[in-house]
Amino acid sequence: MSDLKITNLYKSYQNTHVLHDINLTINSGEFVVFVGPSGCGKSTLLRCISGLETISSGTLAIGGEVMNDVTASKRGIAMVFQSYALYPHMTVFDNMAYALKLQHRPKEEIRAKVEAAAAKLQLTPYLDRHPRTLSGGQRQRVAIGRAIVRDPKVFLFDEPLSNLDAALRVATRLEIARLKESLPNTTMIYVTHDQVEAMTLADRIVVLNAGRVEQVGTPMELYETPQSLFVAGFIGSPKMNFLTGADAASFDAHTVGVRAEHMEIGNDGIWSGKVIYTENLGSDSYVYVDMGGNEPVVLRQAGKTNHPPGEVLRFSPRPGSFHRFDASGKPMR
Ligand SMILES: Nc1ncnc2c1ncn2[C@@H]1O[C@H](COP(=O)(O)OP(=O)(O)OP(=O)(O)O)[C@@H](O)[C@H]1O
Repeated sequence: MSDLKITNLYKSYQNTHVLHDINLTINSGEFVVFVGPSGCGKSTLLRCISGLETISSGTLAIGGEVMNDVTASKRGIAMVFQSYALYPHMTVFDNMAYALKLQHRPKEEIRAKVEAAAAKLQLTPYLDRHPRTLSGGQRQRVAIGRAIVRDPKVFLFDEPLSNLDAALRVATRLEIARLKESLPNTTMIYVTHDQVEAMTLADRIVVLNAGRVEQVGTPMELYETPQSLFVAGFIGSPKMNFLTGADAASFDAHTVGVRAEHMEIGNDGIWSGKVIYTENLGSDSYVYVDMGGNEPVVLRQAGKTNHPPGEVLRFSPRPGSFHRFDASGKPMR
């Protein structure tokens, strides 16, 4: 079994308290994504799980076995970093075979495992090449392949795609989605800043905020029923619009949250504002409107739109498609 149970986990460096009372159960075979603002403790939590960092207090168990004092190499975990850390003087084959060679495994077994991993990751044509002759995306797949051959129970990814350009990110993201399907019993934990990666890859997302778990749920649960103003504002791109004061009073709320795609422009709209500018993306467009608050309100429109700067627009949330929050940031339902 490769389920993970984290109980009352704390992590401090001298006087810096980084993780506070983390409680989390990750099921065998689940793909869990950690997200949160920079510095919230995502990488630290991943490193505590991997054994690269010690835990200050609490327990970490994998498959029912407490791992607090088990060294990183004995935890059955493989980690893939954003820097691929391949050996430049070794071929792709040798890079992938390295860990198994160190374990003195039989040659035929090593060859079979490397070839199977290479086939899974579309790397078969590159086995005799050196890393410098590969693209960033191919190198990252070699790094993933190197981890696969070890048959880890748990796979940890720390922003594996962040060094890749946009097109390669999409292609490699699809490779990771396929990898997940082909390794149904391997538990995967993935740290990212990328909303699309989190929403598309995760079975469940863990939102961290200042070293605490803010909410855990499926991507759609977080998107549709955020349990705090923080999660509402963090999950989704563009960010949810928040209206306060007189604009929220008619909703009997401290803050009303409306996503850009739920704003409907119309002459009978309850709110109004002046267009600042419009971004036409081809498939859809974003109209930025000044309602007098600190941040513009964003309205998403299907297809192309032509609202010139200065035009006054009236708009409302689509019925039922808004979120009400009280003064403490908790949802009102
Ligand atoms: N070795 C260390 N000594 C002291 N403080 C540390 C150490 N490692 C991390 N921290 C602090 O712990 C906090 C969390 O860092 P961590 O790298 O886990 O955040 P993160 O959420 O992964 O951030 P990012 O998204 O920017 O990568 C930060 O405030 C960081 O400065």
